[in-house]
Amino acid sequence: MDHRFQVSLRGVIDLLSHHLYSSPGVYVRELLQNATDALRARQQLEPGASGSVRLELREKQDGGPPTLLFTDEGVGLTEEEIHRFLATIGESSKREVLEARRNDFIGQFGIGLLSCFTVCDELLVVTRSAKGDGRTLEWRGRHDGTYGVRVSEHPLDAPGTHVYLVARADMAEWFAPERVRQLALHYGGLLPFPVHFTVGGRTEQLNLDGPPWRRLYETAGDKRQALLAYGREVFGTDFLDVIPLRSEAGDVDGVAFVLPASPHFNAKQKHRVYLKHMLLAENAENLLPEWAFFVKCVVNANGLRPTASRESFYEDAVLSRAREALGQSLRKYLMDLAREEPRALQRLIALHGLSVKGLALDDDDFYRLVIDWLPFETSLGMMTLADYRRSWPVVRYTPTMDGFRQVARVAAAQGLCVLNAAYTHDTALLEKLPQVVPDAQVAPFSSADLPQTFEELTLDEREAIYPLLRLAEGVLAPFRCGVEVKKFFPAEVPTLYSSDAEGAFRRDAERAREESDDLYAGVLDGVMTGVGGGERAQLCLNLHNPVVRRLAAVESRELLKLSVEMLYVQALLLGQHPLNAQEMALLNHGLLGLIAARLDEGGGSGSSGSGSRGMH
Ligand SMILES: Nc1ncnc2c1ncn2[C@@H]1O[C@H](COP(=O)(O)OP(=O)(O)OP(=O)(O)O)[C@@H](O)[C@H]1O
Repeated sequence: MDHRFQVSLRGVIDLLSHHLYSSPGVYVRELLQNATDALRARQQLEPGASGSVRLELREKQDGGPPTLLFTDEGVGLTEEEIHRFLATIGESSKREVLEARRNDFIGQFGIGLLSCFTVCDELLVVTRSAKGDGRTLEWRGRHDGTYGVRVSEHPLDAPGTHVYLVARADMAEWFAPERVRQLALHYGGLLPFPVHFTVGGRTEQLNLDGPPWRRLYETAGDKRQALLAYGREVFGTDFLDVIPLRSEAGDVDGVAFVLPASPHFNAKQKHRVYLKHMLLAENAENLLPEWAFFVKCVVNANGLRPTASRESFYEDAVLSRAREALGQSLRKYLMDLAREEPRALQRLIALHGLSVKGLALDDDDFYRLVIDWLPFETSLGMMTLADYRRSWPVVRYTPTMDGFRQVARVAAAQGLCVLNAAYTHDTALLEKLPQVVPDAQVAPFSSADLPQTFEELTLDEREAIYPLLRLAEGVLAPFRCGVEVKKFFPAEVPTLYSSDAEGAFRRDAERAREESDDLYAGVLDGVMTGVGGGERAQLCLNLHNPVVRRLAAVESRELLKLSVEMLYVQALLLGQHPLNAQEMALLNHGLLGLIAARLDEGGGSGSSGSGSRGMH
């Protein structure tokens, strides 16, 4: 014999309240939504019918639990519908029309009413159907899963539904007047039917003229001011500007507010979203393209699907098309700025450069419009790409921060402008330049390219420096580093260390090998055999530098050797190259040698000076 599953209502309510809904306050949302759907269904039956939703809070004088009454002049329920829809969990009158008229009703799951049992033990629904026999029926549902239906002794004058909730003792806080008012305003502030709230004999209409972005204003300036004020009210921030949003897919409209400060890179902005004018979420994240982190928005969607908790949109193809279209709205705003108000665009780029760069990478037309306005760090200071290209035909850039640090000072002293493309998107943006702007030329630049711009020595100078050069070559040969002598600026820089990409890779691999265990070291050995063993690095001595000039005249081989070693280590440090163990030993040994030499010179050996603190 087959048996039927039994469902524990208590268990289902527990599931909803603890795992599906974020707060007991959603009961207000679910009741507002049912009333709105009922009003819409009535309008379908009787086009032109108008109606409203009323919330009335009845507080007891004796301090007993308050009662909240929700009233609508909607379609109501017949007896058959009561059994089928009110009393069957998961049944919804809206499901069968869902596909055909997706945009009309907010509810669809047939579970919303259960949320009321998280704040009260019994629910009384008094209803008169617009389709029925004129009888008024009472349905009393209890949280233990039982219910009763009877004809009411207090018939309603017209079709509609009244829902009574008596607060459970431990949930009275969810019935406090200000709480209920705030919840109704929060969820239903944009509903298209008037929502009234009555408490202590005073009635107030909570929602006024529909979404602020659809209202009529005298001038465009008035509209902008009103919307910025709305943005401040919703998010508590003074925004810079406001952008209209529209998507056919999902039937979405609303406004995006430009943030007044640059958000943390990759910070996901939280947006306020309404579904069919009922608040769905205040922290929706998946609504705009990733690059759009410079705005926060408020939108209403009529054609997107909610998740069952009704607290976010369901990720599907329509949502992804809507996201694309909303991105287009933002893109249009930026394109218009680029064309009509370049100064405003510059200000926006200064604040939200990453967003603008991210979009430029995605979109060639936008790239063409904004690329000239984008500021970059260069060896000669900040400048826009347009300024750079006006003075230098080839855009030379370093893809890494270390690379930039290695060349910036010396390049600047030669009058060479090198662009630092180490920041997010910059290298990709520059590499895209020749594809989008046909006559543009870009080339990566590294310290290895610098010596080409240096001045050669005269014959006399070459002769004078020859012994130093020979000695230096010998000293640095074990470090696989060649030596040359040239003249360059700034004169305070005595040396420049450069290596091509392969040389830099070899240095990194060697250092990693020193620090790794046997197994990994073996792997690195394998990697390194594939790398050419030639002299990939070069130390260039600067003959403009006074110390280098003086060295040319030094005869002591020992002092020369020490000086070359120290210049080499200093060049590595200045170029931000990490030292390997051998070089570290060189540094230690050299420093101690220099200190000892100074002590010897200054009589610091302690042999004679009475006040000497030297060690004996
Ligand atoms: N105020 C009302 N007027 C008329 N019918 C109502 C009213 N409230 C509820 N109903 C009926 O009860 C059914 C169940 O309501 P419930 O709130 O549980 O689910 P739903 O609104 O259909 O879907 P969801 O779970 O997505 O909210 C509705 O489909 C509707 O037929």
